[in-house]
Amino acid sequence: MLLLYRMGDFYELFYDDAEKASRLLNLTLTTRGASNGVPIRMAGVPFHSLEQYLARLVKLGESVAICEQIGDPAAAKGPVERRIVRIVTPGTLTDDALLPAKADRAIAAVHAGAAKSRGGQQRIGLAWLNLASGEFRLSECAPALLASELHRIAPAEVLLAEGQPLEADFPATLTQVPVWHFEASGSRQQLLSHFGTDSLAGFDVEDLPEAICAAGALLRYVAHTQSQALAHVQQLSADRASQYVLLDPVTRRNLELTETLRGEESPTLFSVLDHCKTPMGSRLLRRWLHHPLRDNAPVAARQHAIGCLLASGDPQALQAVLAPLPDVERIAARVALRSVRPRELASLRDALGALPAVHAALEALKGSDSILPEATPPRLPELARQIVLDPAVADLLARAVAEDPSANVRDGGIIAAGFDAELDELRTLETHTGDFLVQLETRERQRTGIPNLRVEFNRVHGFFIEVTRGQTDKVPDDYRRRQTLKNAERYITPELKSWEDKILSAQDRALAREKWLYEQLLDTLAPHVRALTQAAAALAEIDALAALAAHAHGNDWVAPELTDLPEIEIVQGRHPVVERAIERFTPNDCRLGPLRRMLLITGPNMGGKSTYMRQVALIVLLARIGSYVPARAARIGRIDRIFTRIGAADDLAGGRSTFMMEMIEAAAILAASTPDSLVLMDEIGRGTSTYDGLALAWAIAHQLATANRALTLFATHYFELTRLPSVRPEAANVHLAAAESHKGIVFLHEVRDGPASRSYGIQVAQRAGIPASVVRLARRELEKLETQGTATPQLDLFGAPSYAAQPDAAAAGDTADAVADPLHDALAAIDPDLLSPREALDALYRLKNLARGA
Ligand SMILES: Nc1ncnc2c1ncn2[C@@H]1O[C@H](COP(=O)(O)OP(=O)(O)OP(=O)(O)O)[C@@H](O)[C@H]1O
Repeated sequence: MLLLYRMGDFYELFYDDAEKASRLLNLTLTTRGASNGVPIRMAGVPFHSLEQYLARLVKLGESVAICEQIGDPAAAKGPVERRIVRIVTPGTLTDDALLPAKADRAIAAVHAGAAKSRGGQQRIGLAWLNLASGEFRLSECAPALLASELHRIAPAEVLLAEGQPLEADFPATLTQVPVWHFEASGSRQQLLSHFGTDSLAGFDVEDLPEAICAAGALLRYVAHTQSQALAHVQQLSADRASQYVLLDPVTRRNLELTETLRGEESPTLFSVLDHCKTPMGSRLLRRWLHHPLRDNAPVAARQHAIGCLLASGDPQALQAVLAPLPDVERIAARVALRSVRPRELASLRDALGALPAVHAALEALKGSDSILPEATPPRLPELARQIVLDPAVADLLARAVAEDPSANVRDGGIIAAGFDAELDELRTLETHTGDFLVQLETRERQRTGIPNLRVEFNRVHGFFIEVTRGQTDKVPDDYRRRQTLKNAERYITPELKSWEDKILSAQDRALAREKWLYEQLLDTLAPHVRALTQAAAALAEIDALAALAAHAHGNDWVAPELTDLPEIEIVQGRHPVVERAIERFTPNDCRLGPLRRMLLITGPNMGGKSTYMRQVALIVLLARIGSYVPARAARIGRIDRIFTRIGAADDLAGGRSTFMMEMIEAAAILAASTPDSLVLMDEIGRGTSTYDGLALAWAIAHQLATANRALTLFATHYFELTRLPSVRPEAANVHLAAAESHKGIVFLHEVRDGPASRSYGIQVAQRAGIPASVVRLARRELEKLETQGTATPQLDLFGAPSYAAQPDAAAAGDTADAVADPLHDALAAIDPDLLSPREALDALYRLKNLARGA
């Protein structure tokens, strides 16, 4: 880490640190003294702009140790005593200035279990901590899912044992600690002593031994960076893979949940939905979007709460009372870490004063007629209960904290008048200074007969009496010269000196008293941190729900029905982001279920295929976080994962071509999708030669429909693929309609049944401004190809029944001759799902005979 060493009004860096920091921060590199004859390089930043430099360093992924002077410079012999008081790393930020308001900055630890631990399968233990809120969680996963998990958690820093590489493609600052920090019994002990318990059974994490190793190491590291125990980390809870709809990293990116494909913050699903009034609400909403839930009960509870807010007719009324609230969650964490600033306590005081209004607004919502599933308690009354706090806290803050305190404790003026008698007395002394000085001035003018004599104060010389040069002969004997200026002399008198001592010591004592009172205040608040954190979490949830309600209200969204079947039924669905960007969005239906598992989507370029597919995925995702959805009606069932293979993303840096990336993503989908998964495949196979691409697209679609049996939206430009539904009844064709007018092609953006009749690629190219001569030439080429096309084996490729199972042979074209219609028909008539093993065997013999006959 970089060491920032406090020297007077600067934090200095030395040697290589100085060189590095000067490069990163554009500081002047100087030298100070020498060691063994070599000058010591040095660079520094002024103490008052520390936060701003820290923010930049942390953004660059650096970690910084801050060494403060803690001894009294006046009393010290030699160098003042110093100590590292704070370590700032990208994943352990708690200071408001260093944190993004609307995103979490977690730190995670990854522990790879022994290769052959349980059941012969290696498990990866994961733990992560959001220091700015105190949230501490853990989970375990198979090695292949580590990247997915990391993208879900999105830590800014990842902690690993020395020598252990991070076996996943994830960008974060990597920090290494000694291997023994991850050792099982030590880790467990670390957790037990932190939580003050004899066992971890109460946290329901005992079945996650690898994760416990990670959690122990993480807690040790973070506590070390803060130089203290983490009083606000009071819970440890497990995330289980089965809880969430799994989104792999590619899907998170492709669906542009919180970041566009170009890496911008908007327009994304989050930027469109984020009507939250508090940063905690925004952060929770962002978390929800990345954690769609499989279970219907919690989803239905959120949906019901949104229903209640909408039933009130005005979700904005609740938002209005939330708007003035500060970031209670982070303030509570900083109270626990004792780094809270006076102004944050003042805003906490105001927040506590505003909570009854939030409570009243929630109470006023009673009487919604939305229906909740049995045994699911309504959410809003529960949240309302959680924001009722012990009135002693509000009372204490109201009495203790000054109305408008200064930014830093060291500046004083933070404790309210009337809170502490001793402080009040010291302050009275100070405030009477003015009166005393005026009296003294009047008295001295009379005594000396110098009419323009002035009593003044400055920080260097303290109090003094100033007499202009022409009058100095009138100065009495008891005046002692303090300073000579060009036109005046400055004096001190015994009376003024003793007054000065009294005042200055009163100021010092008042400051010290305030500091002490502030520490006392933090002590008194400490036991309330838990309740405050809980109230903050409740406020965040109320805020996020109100934001979703406000969006549903303003955009005509509906509550989707939730079921337990793998199904998606959307009537007049819209794309939540695109519908806001264009004037007239054409709504479309989508129906997928056990008997209709795959839609082959054809249609012209620019016809709206990608938009349609993404809109279906986003509606499913919204439904699974408990939100309303952009549709006339929707029924969304059980979904375990959402996969996407959309768009071409080169990974040139990683040495993988577009086509290679496409195949890697497709391979992952084939390996992991289940009958409960939603799979989006956009134009798979187009990155290679037509035949290879077509053959692969066919084989992949076939595999998805028959083996994976995932709910699949498969957009393609290969018309040959539209034959799939004739051999696989669970597949169906739809197309995006377009019409040709005298002005060229018109996109209707309407999804209709059946395959597209043609692709309009040339018309689209014409609209894009390809020169007329090139377009003409293309048309001629197309005609030529089309007349030859029927003669090529390509169109017959897929008539061969054995083809799908043997794509290689088929791609070579050697099965083209084997097509036989009776065989084809017999095959088409078979539904393997309905056959008993015996019937299947019979069918096989029948087919074999047919083939021989042909
Ligand atoms: N339902 C819709 N209503 C209105 N406009 C739409 C609709 N769907 C798509 N569009 C508009 O059409 C444009 C093209 O859509 P999209 O990218 O989905 O087409 P595509 O068929 O996937 O094209 P390509 O095959 O070239 O990738 C979008 O930018 C959007 O503005």
